[in-house]
Amino acid sequence: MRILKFGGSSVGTTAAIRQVADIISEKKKDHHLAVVVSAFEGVTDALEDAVVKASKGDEAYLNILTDLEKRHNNAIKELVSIQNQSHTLAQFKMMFNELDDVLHGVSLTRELTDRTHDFVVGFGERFSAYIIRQFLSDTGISADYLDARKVIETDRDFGSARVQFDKTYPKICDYFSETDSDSIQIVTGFVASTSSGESTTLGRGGSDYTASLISAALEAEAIELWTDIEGIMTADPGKVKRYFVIPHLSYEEAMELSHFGAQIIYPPALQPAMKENIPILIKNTFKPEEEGTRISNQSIPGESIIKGISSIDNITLLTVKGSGMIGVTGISARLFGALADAGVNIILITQASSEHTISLAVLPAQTKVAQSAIKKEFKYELRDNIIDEVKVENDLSIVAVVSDNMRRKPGISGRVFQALGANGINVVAIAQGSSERNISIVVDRKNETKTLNTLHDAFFIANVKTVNLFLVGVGLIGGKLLDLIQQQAQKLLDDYHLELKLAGVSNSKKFLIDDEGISMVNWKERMMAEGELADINHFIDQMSDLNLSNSIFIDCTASDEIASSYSNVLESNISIVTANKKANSSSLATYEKLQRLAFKHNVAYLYETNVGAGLPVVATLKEQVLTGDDVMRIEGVLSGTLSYIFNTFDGSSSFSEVVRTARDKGFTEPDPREDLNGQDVGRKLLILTREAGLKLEFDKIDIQNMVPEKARDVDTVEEFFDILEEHDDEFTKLFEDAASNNKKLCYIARYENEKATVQLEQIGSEHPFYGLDGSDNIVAFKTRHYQKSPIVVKGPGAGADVTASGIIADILRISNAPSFREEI
Ligand SMILES: NC(=O)C1=CN([C@@H]2O[C@H](COP(=O)(O)OP(=O)(O)OC[C@H]3O[C@@H](n4cnc5c(N)ncnc54)[C@H](OP(=O)(O)O)[C@@H]3O)[C@@H](O)[C@H]2O)C=CC1
Ligand SMILES: N[C@@H](CC=O)C(=O)O
Repeated sequence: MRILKFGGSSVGTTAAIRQVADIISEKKKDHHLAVVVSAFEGVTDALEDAVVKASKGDEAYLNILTDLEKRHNNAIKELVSIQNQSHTLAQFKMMFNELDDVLHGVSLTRELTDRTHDFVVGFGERFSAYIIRQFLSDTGISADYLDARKVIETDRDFGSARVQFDKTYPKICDYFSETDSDSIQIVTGFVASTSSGESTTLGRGGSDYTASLISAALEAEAIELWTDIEGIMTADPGKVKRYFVIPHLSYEEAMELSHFGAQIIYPPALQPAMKENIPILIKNTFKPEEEGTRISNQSIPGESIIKGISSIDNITLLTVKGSGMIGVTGISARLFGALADAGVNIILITQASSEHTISLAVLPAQTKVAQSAIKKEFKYELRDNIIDEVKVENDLSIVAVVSDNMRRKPGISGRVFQALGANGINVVAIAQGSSERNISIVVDRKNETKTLNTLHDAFFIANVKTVNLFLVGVGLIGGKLLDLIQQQAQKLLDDYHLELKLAGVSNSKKFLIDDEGISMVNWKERMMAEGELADINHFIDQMSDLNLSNSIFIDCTASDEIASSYSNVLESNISIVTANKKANSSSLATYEKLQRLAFKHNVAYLYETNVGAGLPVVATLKEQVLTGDDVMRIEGVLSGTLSYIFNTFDGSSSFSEVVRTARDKGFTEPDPREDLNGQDVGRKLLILTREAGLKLEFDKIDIQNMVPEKARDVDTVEEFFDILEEHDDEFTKLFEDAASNNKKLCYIARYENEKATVQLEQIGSEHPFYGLDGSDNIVAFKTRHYQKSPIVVKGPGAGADVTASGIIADILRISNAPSFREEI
């Protein structure tokens, strides 16, 4: 025997009921069946509304009745054949009149007892089971109507009646043994009765409970709960986009998940089935071919470490603390006793082993009751100041990570908290039962969705981790970055399960933010059409309001304004990747503040491309310093532009032409004067000294400016080039002087003995920088560990391709891509 239960959404329309009939007809080929049905979708709520209105003398209850009658009559007319219609309508009318009479009585007496309430709200199941039975019979499926009040007996505690198992099970067995086993019993869910025949209801999950009781009594092979979703999901689909159906759960896991918000099943209602180890299947009426979720006590090899992540959206945390709690026995008993007496439902408890504090989570509606119960219980301790006033923290959520497979498995909580920390999510409280089946974390309510997504990404690695990119500056470097990301997208997805999503984009005119993602191909058209006027503060506000997990702010501008907004980004717990050198080369105080903020908010602040474009210059230096080494000298060619110019300029073309070519090749700053005046190189040297732990300010660097005086203050780059042309001869002479000495020109940055210089030099063939080619950068770090032979990093140090790939490398570092593949 298999017990099928169809919930309200599965019988919400006549089309759905036809689908139910198809499922029953298919199932009955292989199994004996009993079918439990809920009321048509929305009917129980309507009945509740009607009876409450009637009890207040509000005549609107009559309209509700009219609608209900019409809806059921229409269903009969649509489902039942013409020859059986009038009989069915008449029978239904008799049932409906009973409801009408009761509500009339309630409206006259203006009195609503729990008993009457139970009687009224149970009509929905009686109507639906009756109509569905008539329909099935009509379609040739032999079916009987079973009013569960005949077989399920409860006590007289109307409103929250308890099942009398010793009476119920024999009644169910007797009934079924006397019925024709070829005929399917269509059973009213939710309703029961007392020993004297008064109607009661089975409370939340009532129809599940009906199915569970019948299955336990008849020792059924399985229960199938048919609903409108595909099964129990790894997380709430409304909050986590990458959810998927969990194929199998143990009873305990199902209980944990549904306690923390997954509302597919109501486990207490399923206790009878669980006790008998009867497997429960959750299936979708509208996609019957889908596997669904199976709940059983079977252990399935190869299951994922975490089964599901669930949450309770809005809770209040009450904290009782004080010296009077330490080592005093009975405090917890008094606390929880007082709360139980006041009818407070406690969702989560946590106590530090110091015994100094107990925190407990309750629903906001119970906060006041809980507070006054605690105050009353501990009034003397409060008076004597050995217990503090109860601390109340509102607007919190609980997120629970659930699985049997976490038991005795090290590293799970580490992974949970590492993921939360990396996304700047503050943990307010934690609880883990000794069953190790559930880690519950209390977070700010505004972080609930972010927490769910972060943990989902961290654990369900079969799925994809999405990194949300917010890009400011889409010129040469930003544009190339988008191209490269698109080129690499498939590989990142295949090899690392990583999706880089553009969630925000801005240039100097407009910006657009969209958490659904912005196409990297037509971002510009969309941004110009739908975007807002560029405003970095609005951009950051909207980005942080979205509060997406794995967010990275990328700066591909050369703007001081954007650089000065980094502290706001880091304070919003969002990581930064920047190609822009302005922040790190501003005041030392700013540089240090940004490092501190990144540390404090546990986010990354990466800027490898600030020096040497895609070359690992910053990382090499950082690592050296981290190992305890001291930097004694930094020497290098740090400008791709100047390297290219002096490697190429040989008098055959004019100097200004070579500078133009460097610009066209994408080596220069947006304004090439920043290269020629040595400022760009000065910034890079400054950044390196700071990375080396030296406390230098920009104005302490001696920089040789090669921009002709007249060209320094002109407004446009073209005007600059015009003036530069006038000075071509001076540069030719510099070249010829060097050549006559068998030397070449080289613009070198140097830090040694607290002296920083950036200047044009003549170098001979014996110099290690002599052989540089194209836009090559070279940097040599002489350190305490590397004195004789300094550490050297060399390679192309400018250009869109190398810079964009350096930025991607930083993004991947933050996304933790390689380790993301590792299973615990
Ligand atoms: N070229 C190279 O080899 C390397 C460059 N870099 C750095 O990369 C950065 C970008 O250089 P590059 O791509 O050549 O510069 P571009 O001039 O080509 O692009 C700059 C982008 O920034 C935008 N922008 C400027 N100001 C703002 C603002 N206030 N708000 C929003 N957007 C703004 C511009 O908008 P709009 O399009 O509207 O003008 C443009 O999209 C620079 O900091 C540079 O130093 C670092 C390493 C190597
Ligand atoms: N303009 C810069 C670009 C990289 O920072 C250079 O030429 O090196």
